[in-house]
Amino acid sequence: MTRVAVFGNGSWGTAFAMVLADAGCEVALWGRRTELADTINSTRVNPDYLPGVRLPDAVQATADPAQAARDAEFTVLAIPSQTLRDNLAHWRPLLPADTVLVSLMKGIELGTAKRMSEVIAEVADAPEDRIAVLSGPNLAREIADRQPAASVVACRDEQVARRLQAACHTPYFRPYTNTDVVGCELGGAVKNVIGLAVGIADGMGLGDNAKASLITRGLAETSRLGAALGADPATFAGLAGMGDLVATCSSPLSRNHTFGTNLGRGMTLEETIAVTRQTAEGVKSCQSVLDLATRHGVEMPITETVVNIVHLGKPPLVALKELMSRSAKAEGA
Ligand SMILES: NC(=O)C1=CN([C@@H]2O[C@H](COP(=O)(O)OP(=O)(O)OC[C@H]3O[C@@H](n4cnc5c(N)ncnc54)[C@H](O)[C@@H]3O)[C@@H](O)[C@H]2O)C=CC1
Ligand SMILES: O=C(CO)COP(=O)(O)O
Repeated sequence: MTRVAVFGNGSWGTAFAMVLADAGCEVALWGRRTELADTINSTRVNPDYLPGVRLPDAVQATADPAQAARDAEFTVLAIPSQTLRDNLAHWRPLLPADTVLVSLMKGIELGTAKRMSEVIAEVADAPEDRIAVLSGPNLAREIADRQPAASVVACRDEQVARRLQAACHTPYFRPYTNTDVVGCELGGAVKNVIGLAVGIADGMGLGDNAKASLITRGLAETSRLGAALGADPATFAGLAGMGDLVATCSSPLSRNHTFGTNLGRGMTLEETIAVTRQTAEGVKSCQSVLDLATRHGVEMPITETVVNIVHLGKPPLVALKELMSRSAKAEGA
């Protein structure tokens, strides 16, 4: 039986642990709090992140990282992106030498502007063929309810991607393989920022034309960044690009979208943070995505607008006027 360690028992870590168990794996689900691990093991439910969802018996919770990591063929990382570096440095000595490290995280590191797979390679000193990414339109709550979804598992080594695909393929979860790790990671990280922008527009009461324009031009700026970083342009038309963007920008389940909606309705950043109990990666990553774009000389006007609203306190109406009054351009420029 394939043994998998999932580090992070939040919404997505827990839901994905369930997918893995349904696909026949034996899963150790790590979280920081012993009480929550005990509750999960005794009630089969993670009340803090997926209330009402019964976890398969093959998911065993633990707060001991050594126990979680033991004999893991795959080590899945599902914690907030900005905490990865420190956490992984602690876990590294515990990981089996040949484990495949799988990132579920959709963020870019602040300060370094690194993608999660780059942070993993650096901290775990792992080669590219042992690092994979899973990304796509995968709202955790829907997956936990076993509603159908597709996704992408990406690794430079296609054989490894196929192994991971087999480990998480269920009747309701359909993973496709890809070798474009860069494109999949960028798709996931930037869609959170565009989700914030669409949420802000929704909160301001703007219409569907505005929403469609933000989604489409958001994808255009994601693809521009991807081109500068060597991603495959086709990835952005796929599940980890367009697919994830559409899910986040249209679903009330999306934390990034909801966060933006609250800002657009006039809440302050502090008020919005106070009512957000789960991780909305775009809030921090809008800054690191913009940093990455600047380093590569890529213009990302929607991302810049989100940074201006979220972190520089620019009123959404003023930011909208500025965005609309940019110089006229050809669509492909
Ligand atoms: N929830 C979703 O629908 C999806 C989430 N993701 C991505 O998965 C990643 C994790 O997100 P969620 O599970 O949704 O977040 P969450 O907010 O539901 O859970 C976060 C988990 O990380 C833990 N955590 C927080 N700070 C920590 C720290 N400093 N050290 C160790 N653990 C810490 C929390 O205790 C919790 O278990 C994010 O990068 C997110 O973008 C990707 C696809 C779907
Ligand atoms: O990444 C996600 C869906 O694929 C979840 O989006 P949010 O983090 O905005 O909830």
